[in-house]
Amino acid sequence: MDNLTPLAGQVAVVTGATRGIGRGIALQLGEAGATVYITGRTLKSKGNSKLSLEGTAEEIESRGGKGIPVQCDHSKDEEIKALFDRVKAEQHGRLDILVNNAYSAVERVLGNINQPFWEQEPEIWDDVNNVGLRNHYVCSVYAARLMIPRKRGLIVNISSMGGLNYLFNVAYGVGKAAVDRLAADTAHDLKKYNIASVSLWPASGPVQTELAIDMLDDSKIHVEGVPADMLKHVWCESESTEYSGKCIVALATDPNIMQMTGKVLLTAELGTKYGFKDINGKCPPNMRSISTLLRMGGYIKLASWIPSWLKIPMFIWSAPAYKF
Ligand SMILES: NC(=O)c1ccc[n+]([C@@H]2O[C@H](COP(=O)([O-])OP(=O)(O)OC[C@H]3O[C@@H](n4cnc5c(N)ncnc54)[C@H](O)[C@@H]3O)[C@@H](O)[C@H]2O)c1
Repeated sequence: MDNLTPLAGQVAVVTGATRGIGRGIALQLGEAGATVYITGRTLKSKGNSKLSLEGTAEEIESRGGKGIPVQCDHSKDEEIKALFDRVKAEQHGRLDILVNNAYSAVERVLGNINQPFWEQEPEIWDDVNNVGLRNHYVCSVYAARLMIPRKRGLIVNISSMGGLNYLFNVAYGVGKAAVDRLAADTAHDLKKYNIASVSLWPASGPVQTELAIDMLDDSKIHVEGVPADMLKHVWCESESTEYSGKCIVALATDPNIMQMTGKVLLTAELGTKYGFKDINGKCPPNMRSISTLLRMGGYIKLASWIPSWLKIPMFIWSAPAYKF
C-alpha cells in the first residue's frame, strides 16, 4: 500500500458499473488499488461504446487496477446471491466495500419529471424501487455475512436529495428516503461489528452521466420554468461520475469512519473535508452553499460577493424533512 494505492489488497463490489456513477466509482476504487467486482447486465459493448462491464474493466486495468466483470441482473435474487458466493469463493471470504448503486429507472424518472403519481401506471414503483431499493437490501444482507466475521467493512448506498423532499416523482422520492433509512438502520445493526453503512448524495444536484447528457442532447428532459440551455449549463457545471468514487476512497481510508456510520453524506462536503477536487481540478458546487443557490437563481453578480464557505445551516436545510 502507498499514497497512490491506499486500497491495495482490499476487495470491493460496485453494482451497476457499466455506465454512470457506478462506472465512475469503480474506476476510482480500481485506481486506488482495490480489486473491484463490477456488475451489470451488459458484458460486451456494441460498436465503439466503452459502456459495458468489459469496457469498465479495461479502463480500470489501463489505470493499473483490477476489475472483475460479473454479469448480474439485480432484479433477480438468485443472480445477486451467486455474485456474493463468487466473491466469497474467489477472495477467501473477504469483502471490504459494497457500493449499492445499480438503478434501472433514470430514463423513466427524468423523462416524466413532476408527473403526478395517479397519472402514471403503478408499475413505475417496481421500475424505480426494485433495483434501486429492494436490491440494495438484498446485497447488504449478503455483504454483511462476509464482513461480520472479519469485523470490518463499508457499505455505501447511493441516494440523492430526493430523500429530503419532493424531487421528480413520488416513487423516486419515497425510494430515496428509504435508501437513506436503509443506511441508518443497517448501520444500527452493524455498528458492534465495526462495519459502517452510509448514504451518499451526489450533492451538487445533477451528475454528468452519459445517459443524462444524451437525454439533454435529445431534448428528453424538461423542467417547468427552466430553459433547456440553462438546464444543460447546470448539468455541465456539475460533478463528474468519478467524484463519488473519490469520496468513497476517502471514506474507506478514514480511520474515524465509524463516527459517520448511519449518516447521509454529501459529496461536495466530503471533497472539502478531505481536501480533494473533481477530476477536472474544480470543486463541484455545493447545494448548501449560498453562492451556489444565488448563482442557480440567476443572481450571478451577487453570488460572486458571497464566500463559497458560507452555507445554509444543516437544521434549516433539512427542515423540509421535519415530521412532527
Ligand atoms: N445522474 C444523476 O444526476 C444523479 C444525481 C444524484 C444521484 N443519482 C443516483 O445515482 C444512482 C446511479 O444513477 P446513474 O445516473 O449513474 O444511473 P445510470 O442509469 O447512468 O446507471 C445505472 C447503472 O445501473 C445498471 N443497472 C440498471 N438496471 C440494472 C439491473 N437490473 N441489473 C444490473 N444493473 C442494472 C445500469 O446498467 C447502469 O450501469 C441512482 O441511485 C441515482 O438516483 C444520480
